[in-house]
Formats: sequence, structure tokens, C-alpha cells
Amino acid sequence: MGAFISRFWFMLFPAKEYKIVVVGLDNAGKTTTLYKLHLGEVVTTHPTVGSNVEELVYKNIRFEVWDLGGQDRLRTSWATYYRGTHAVIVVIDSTDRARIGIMKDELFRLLQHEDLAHSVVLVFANKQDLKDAMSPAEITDALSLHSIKNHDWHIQACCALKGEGLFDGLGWIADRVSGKAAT
Ligand SMILES: Nc1nc2c(ncn2[C@@H]2O[C@H](COP(=O)(O)OP(=O)(O)OP(=O)(O)O)[C@@H](O)[C@H]2O)c(=O)[nH]1
Ligand SMILES: [Mg+2]
Repeated sequence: MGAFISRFWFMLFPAKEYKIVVVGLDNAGKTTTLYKLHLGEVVTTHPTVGSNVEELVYKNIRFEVWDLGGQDRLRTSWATYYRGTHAVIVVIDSTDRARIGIMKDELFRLLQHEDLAHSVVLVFANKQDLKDAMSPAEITDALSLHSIKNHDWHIQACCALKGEGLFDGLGWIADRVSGKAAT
């Protein structure tokens, strides 16, 4: 149902550029992900205060990608970035078992926000290079992704350091916003 609504919405209101917001707890790898996609390089990061924004072009689609700071005190300001968002990327540190419940609460809070009513949701199960990483199936359970009814969602294993999985995830978003996705 979520998929149907999103597809219809994007067909009715095609955009020249699609807006993505990247959220997740601090240290998840959001900034690393943004710059690996943008520059193809691993940049030295510091905890983000505020946001970084970059333009990406993939499959002939332009994306404006906003990477938001994930520290506790910064999460209340995520919602100020939501207007006009086509896709949310949730980056998970797959080794951070202790805080996956906090991320679940944040996820379900953002899914209720009216500015994200038509957004699709991509979850990056990041840091898959680390030995104790949770699998995408474990993260799907821990975040109760199957209980999401009003948004089209997808989970993608990745390693932002190596770049593995990042363009697969972006491709999923590209197919959704351009209406090319199979139902
Ligand atoms: N092993 C491993 N480390 C990663 C990976 N992705 C990011 N990191 C590391 O995780 C740390 C945090 O990365 P950031 O990209 O700064 O995290 P962030 O989500 O932007 O954090 P905030 O800005 O505080 O919200 C850095 O030391 C990265 O090098 C990965 O795929 N594997
Ligand atoms: Mg950051």
C-alpha cells in the first residue's frame, strides 16, 4: 500500500531534483556515507553539528542529500529538514545493539511526521565489515520494519568505508521516485 501511494504521488508531482534526508544515531556512518557517494572517497569525519548537504546524480536523477547530526541533543531538529523530502535514509551502525531500540523509537517518530507522509524509507545496515555486525534480518526485526504500513521501505546491507551496497540502496530510491519500481 505504501509503495502504491508513493509511486502515484511521484507520478502526479514529478520533481526535477529529489530530496533525501539522512538520519541515524551519532557514529552510525551518515557523513561517511554521504561523502563516499559524493566523492567516492572516505573522508575524515567529526561528529556533525547541524548538517551537510551535497548534490548527487545517479541514473540521470539529481538528488539533494542532507546529512543530519545524530547526537541526542540534535535529533529534535531533524524535523526542520523534512519538508519536501522524497526519501529518508536511516543509517544504522550494525554493531550498536545497545541503541537499536532508541533508533526504532526515532524511526517511528519520524514516520508519523506529516512532511514525510509520501517519503520512501531506505535503511542502511552499515558497518557490515565488522565481525559482530547484526545482519539485515536482525535489524529488520529489531526495528520492526515489517510493521511499517504507510511507507515503502527497504533495507540494504552496506559498508560505507568500502562503498559496498551504497549505490544499490540509492538505486532502490531512484527506482521508487522515478516510478520505475516493480510493484
Ligand atoms: N568499520 C566501519 N567504520 C565505519 C563505517 N562507516 C563509518 N565508519 C566509521 O564510523 C565513525 C563515525 O562515522 P560518521 O560518518 O562520522 O558518523 P555520523 O553518523 O555522521 O555521526 P554524527 O555526525 O555524529 O551523527 C567514523 O570513525 C567512520 O570512519 C563502516 O562501514 N565500517
Ligand atoms: Mg556526521
